[in-house]
This record gives sequence, structure tokens and C-alpha cells, in this order.
Amino acid sequence: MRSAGLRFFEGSTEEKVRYACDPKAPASEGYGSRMLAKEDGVLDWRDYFDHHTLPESRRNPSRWPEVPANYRSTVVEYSNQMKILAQRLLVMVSESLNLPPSYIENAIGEVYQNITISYYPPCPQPDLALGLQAHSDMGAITLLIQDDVGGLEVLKDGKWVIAQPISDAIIVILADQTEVITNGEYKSSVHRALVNAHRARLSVATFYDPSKTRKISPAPQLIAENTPRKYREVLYGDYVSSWYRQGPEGKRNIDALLMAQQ
Ligand SMILES: O=C(O)CCC(=O)C(=O)O
Ligand SMILES: [Fe+2]
Repeated sequence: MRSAGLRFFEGSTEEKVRYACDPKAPASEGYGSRMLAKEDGVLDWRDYFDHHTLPESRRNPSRWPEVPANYRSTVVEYSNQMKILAQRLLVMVSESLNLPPSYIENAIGEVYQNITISYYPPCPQPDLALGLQAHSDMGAITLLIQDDVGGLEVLKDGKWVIAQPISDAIIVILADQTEVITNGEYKSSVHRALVNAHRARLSVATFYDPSKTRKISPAPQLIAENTPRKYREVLYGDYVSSWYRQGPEGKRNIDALLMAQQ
């Protein structure tokens, strides 16, 4: 998966532009670039390719690069394997809270899976830019692989901790809807990507999300007198829209669902 992605990003600009997505449309499929300065001076320094992979009705490999020759079949195989892994992990989360094994899976409903390859070119002034600003992922669970360059950082107890690259590791990033469904028992993780002055970096994030028409709310079994309900119900599509409207900035989107904010 990583080498197929690398081959695309290191290929010609013409080839990339052929697959360009609409940068203004949220969650559009294809190639995009965010080499942008924002008003506050922070630069986003990232190229990406989004693939819509599940449900299968959204999966259209003809919209994905055809070079290298195994690109499309690799994405399909990777998508299928990541679905199985995400399901297993969500069963473990459900069981750890004494919920029925498929509780979270059922709460999500029909799964929308997207695979995003991010490519961060070397950045001459890495201290002035971030590859990707601090955010939590908006869906249920994200599975991420990175290369040996490193740059993914996770916020832990108020400090940024580097996720050391381990070649065969898959990093599990719990996302906002799992925090809502578990009523805050599991927290979505705040993370960001740094850039490197000398080397390009590549990562592949597989997002596992509810459909936009799904209403998400805390499991009633987890609400009790000493663990009161933390989040109000949200239509996932509304959540996604507000995320794109406001931008990520740490956990501000999930914080807006706190009961006290009602
Ligand atoms: O490139 C990375 O390591 C992080 C990517 C990421 O967090 C995302 O795409 O949501
Ligand atoms: Fe992320």
C-alpha cells in the first residue's frame, strides 16, 4: 500500500492532476494539495489522495491511479483487510465495557470507509509549518500506517508525544463517534503531523465511519447516576458539516456536543 502510494506521489504532476478532486467539496475523492498559508501564519504542508472504499457501491477503482499496475487491486485488498481489523477492534472496545460484542458496529450502522494517503514533501522551514494541524478524527476508528520518517504526534496529558515509526505497526486512533457512543469511556485522540526538512513522509489513514444519515448517541447501558450522559445525539452528517465549516482545532467539534453546551 505504501509503495503504491509513493509511486503515485513521486510521479509526474500531469498524472496527479488527472485525478484532482474538488478542493472545495467536503470529502470528495481523488488527489488534492494543501500547501496553504492560513491567516494566522500556520502552513499546512500536505498532498493527499482520498479513496472511497466502502460500502462497495461507492468503490470505483477507475477513479484511482492506474500506475503502478497493482495500485487498484492493492487498495481493494487493503480496504477489505482494514475492515476486518476495525470490526475486531470495535468488538474489543464494546466487550471491554460489557456491551454486546457488536454494539458499536450496530450503532454505526452501514460503514463508510475512506482511505487517505498523505504525502508530506520536505519542508524547508519545518518549524513554521505543520503537515496536518491538531485534530481528532470525526468517525469511529482510524487505522494508520506510516513510513520510517516519523512525524505523527499524539497529545497525551497536555504534551505532544511522537509515535515512533515501527515498520509493520498499525496505529489505532479512536475517533469522535466512539467517544460519543461509549459516553466518554474511550476518548478520541488528538494528533497532528509534523513535516521534515529533508525527507518526504507518507502515511495511509483508513477511516471507518457511520453513514451521514446515522444518528449517534451514548449507549444507554453506560449512563448511570455516577456516570451521567455526556453527549447529546448527533446526526453524523451534521457533525461532518460542522467539522468542515469550523475546521478541526483539537477537540472543539466533539466538545460542542457536550450536554452542558445544550
Ligand atoms: O499523516 C499522519 O500521520 C496523520 C494523518 C491523519 O491524522 C489524518 O489523515 O487524519
Ligand atoms: Fe487524523
